Amino acid sequence: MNSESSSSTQQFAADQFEGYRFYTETIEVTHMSALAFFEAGGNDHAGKRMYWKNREKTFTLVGIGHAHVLSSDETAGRFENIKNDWKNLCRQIVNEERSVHPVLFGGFSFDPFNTKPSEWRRFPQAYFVVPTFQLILKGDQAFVSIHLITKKQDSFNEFDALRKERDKLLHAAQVSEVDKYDKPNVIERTELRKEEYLESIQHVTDIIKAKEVEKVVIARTVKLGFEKKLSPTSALYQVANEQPESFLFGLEAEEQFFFGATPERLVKVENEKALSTCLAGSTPRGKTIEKDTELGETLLLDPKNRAEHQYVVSMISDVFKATCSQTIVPKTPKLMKIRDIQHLYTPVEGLLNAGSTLFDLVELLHPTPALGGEPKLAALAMIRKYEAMNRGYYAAPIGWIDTQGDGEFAVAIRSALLDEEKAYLYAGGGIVADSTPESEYDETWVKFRPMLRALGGQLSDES
Ligand SMILES: C=C(O[C@H]1C=CC=C(C(=O)O)[C@@H]1O)C(=O)O
Ligand SMILES: [Mg+2]
Repeated sequence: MNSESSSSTQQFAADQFEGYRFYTETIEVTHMSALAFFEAGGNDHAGKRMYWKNREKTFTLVGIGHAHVLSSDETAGRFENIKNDWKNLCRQIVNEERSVHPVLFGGFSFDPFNTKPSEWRRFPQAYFVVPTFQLILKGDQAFVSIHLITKKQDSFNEFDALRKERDKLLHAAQVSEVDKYDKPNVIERTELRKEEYLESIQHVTDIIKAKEVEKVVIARTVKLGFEKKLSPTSALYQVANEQPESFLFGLEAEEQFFFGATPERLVKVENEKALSTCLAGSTPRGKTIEKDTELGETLLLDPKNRAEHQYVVSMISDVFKATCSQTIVPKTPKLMKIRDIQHLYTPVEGLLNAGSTLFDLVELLHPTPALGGEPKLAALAMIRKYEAMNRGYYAAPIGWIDTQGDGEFAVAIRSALLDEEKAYLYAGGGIVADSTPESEYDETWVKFRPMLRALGGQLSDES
């Protein structure tokens, strides 16, 4: 019913949207469960849904259906492609609303130059969607928008059909209780390529000691198998319950669903103000307050973790100095304590220079040394060579931008790819000169814990 149009950015010239019209209509509705709206969208739009909740829980976005897809399988140039396509598409808006603005939601792969085979069969190198139906919860207000992007001259009937569908969706979301989903039954838990992971850390540490690079982040995969297919709504439900203090995100690409609960903001832009987060350096939570405080204090003073963290602060500060004025970077990190883990944390802020955009910052920042390394290109080459996996969208930017250029991207860690009755969980850590394979391996278990707990894959002796 909704007109889906899709553009591979390689095939079109800059004026590819000439002749298109981008219609929007927004209504304010009674507050509802975002998850119930997401679930209701599964009846007719399974495989075409998205979900986002910010860390502060002040902004929730649910997208249902594809009014338009911007995707790119290019290697270099994918950021620029999506940025330009969005700018051009925004020019076709017929009637901008004042209450909320249309949103483009999606993400990029971690490294398009990584050619290892992977489980990410449905995800192109960049995948962004303008949803047909957009729910935004802001404070105690709820707005539902319809988006129609079409070349047809007469789209009155089509738009009217979308209004009927919106009302059906709203009704379904408002009257249905969100099921209290049970934890799935895990029948398999496998650490994929564990030996190769441990060897890669040894290798990379040796290379760092030889001063060829300074820091490289190395990750690994744990695979879960479920008794039966797990629905994206139930996966989001579990993770939302387990990780209240993180960004929540979910992106469907046909039968695959990438989701997670990440504490790490890549960058947010609101009215020209840019914010980023340096997050690197980790230790577990303590069972008692005393132990927890002791672990936190030790982390704050630990040279290995402070080194991991400082690379991130330097890199993000440099990007902000190049793109912003009035940059503020605190001199020393604080602790970010979340349910399973404590991190070193430094917020960075600035005022965007004229001519710099959110997409520019995403491109310049990705990957920060919290997920790539230092120097950036040499670290990426090491990851390609030594890491025994293809990250897909793990550790990459995921988020949204609106027609005004405001938006927010998180770093997609503490995440998993749900693939029907299987899930692939990802976690890594920053390798510096004094890293050891054993301690990095242990650190990944702490980082896997939220997703393992959410999906029911933890062993009985784990909390
Ligand atoms: C690579 C991950 O975490 C990064 C973010 C925070 C702390 C990190 C660390 O201490 O190693 C990592 O750089 C992950 O969660 O998979
Ligand atoms: Mg670490």
